[in-house]
Amino acid sequence: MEKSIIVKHIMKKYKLYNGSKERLLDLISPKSYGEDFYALNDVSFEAEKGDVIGFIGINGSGKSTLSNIIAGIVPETGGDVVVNGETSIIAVSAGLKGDLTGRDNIELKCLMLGFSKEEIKELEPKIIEFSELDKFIDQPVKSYSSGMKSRLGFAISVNIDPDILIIDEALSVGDKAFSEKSLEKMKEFKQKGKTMIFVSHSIGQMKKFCDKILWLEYGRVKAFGQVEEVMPKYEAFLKNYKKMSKKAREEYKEASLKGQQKPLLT
Ligand SMILES: Nc1ncnc2c1ncn2[C@@H]1O[C@H](COP(=O)(O)OP(=O)(O)OP(=O)(O)O)[C@@H](O)[C@H]1O
Repeated sequence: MEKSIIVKHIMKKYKLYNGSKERLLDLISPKSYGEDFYALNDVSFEAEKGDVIGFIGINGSGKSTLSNIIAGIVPETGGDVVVNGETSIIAVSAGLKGDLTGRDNIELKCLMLGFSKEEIKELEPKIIEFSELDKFIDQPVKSYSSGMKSRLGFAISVNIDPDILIIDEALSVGDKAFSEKSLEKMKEFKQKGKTMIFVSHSIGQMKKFCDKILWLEYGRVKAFGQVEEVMPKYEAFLKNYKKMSKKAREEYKEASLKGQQKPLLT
C-alpha cells in the first residue's frame, strides 16, 4: 500500500516557566530559565492511503500537538513529517477567526488554501448548506456555540476535499444528526482512498470508524496497531486509571514522562 504520511521521531519541546518573571528572564538568558517539557517524545508512525487512524490517550498525552504538527500548524522541535507528493492537508479545528462572519471565514480559509475566486463562489453554497447554519452564516463566529463552530469547520474541510483530513474533536460536539451526516461524509472519503486522522475521546466513535489506533501517553507512543488489537488494551488501561488516586496518577505521569513503563497499567 502507498504511504500517505510518515512521521519519524517527532519531538515537541515546550518551556515551562515558574511565573511570568522567569519567562521574561528567559528572553535575556535562554539557557538559565524555564524547564524543558516534552509534549511529544520520539513519536513515529506511518499512514497508508485510505487509512482512518484514531489518536487516543488521556488528557495531555499529545494528541492535538501531534495532529497540529502533521497539519503544519505547529512546528516540531525535532524529527520529520513526510507527506506524500502534492498532498493537501486540512485540520477541521484550525483557524476560524472569531471577528469574521461564517461566510468570511469560508472565503478566508479557501483563499489560504489557494482556491480561486470562481472556485470559492462554487464551493460556498455547498459549505453553507452542509453546515446547516442558515442565517447565522452572516453572524460573527465569536457568537457561535462550540457545536456551530465545529459544524462550520467540518463543512469547510470536507467540501474542500483534501487528501488528508484531520478531525480533532469535531464530532463530539454538535448533534446526533450532524455527526451521522459527518460520518457518512467520512465513509465517502475513505472509499476515495483518502487518509483521515481522527482525534476523539469517544471510544464508541473510534471503534465505529477507525482502522488503526495510535495510543499516546504523555508524549510517547504506547501502542500503534489495528483497532481491534489496541482498543481493548486502552479500555483496560482506562478502567485501572479511573480507579487510581490523584497521587498515584501524578506518579504515573512522572514515570511516563521519563519513559518508565508501569507494569500495573500495561
Ligand atoms: N503552548 C504550549 N506551551 C506549553 N505546553 C503546552 C503547549 N501546548 C500544549 N502543551 C502541553 O503539551 C501536552 C500535550 O497537550 P495536547 O493538547 O497535545 O494533549 P491532548 O492529548 O490533545 O490533550 P486533551 O485530550 O486534553 O485535548 C500537555 O501537557 C499540554 O499542557
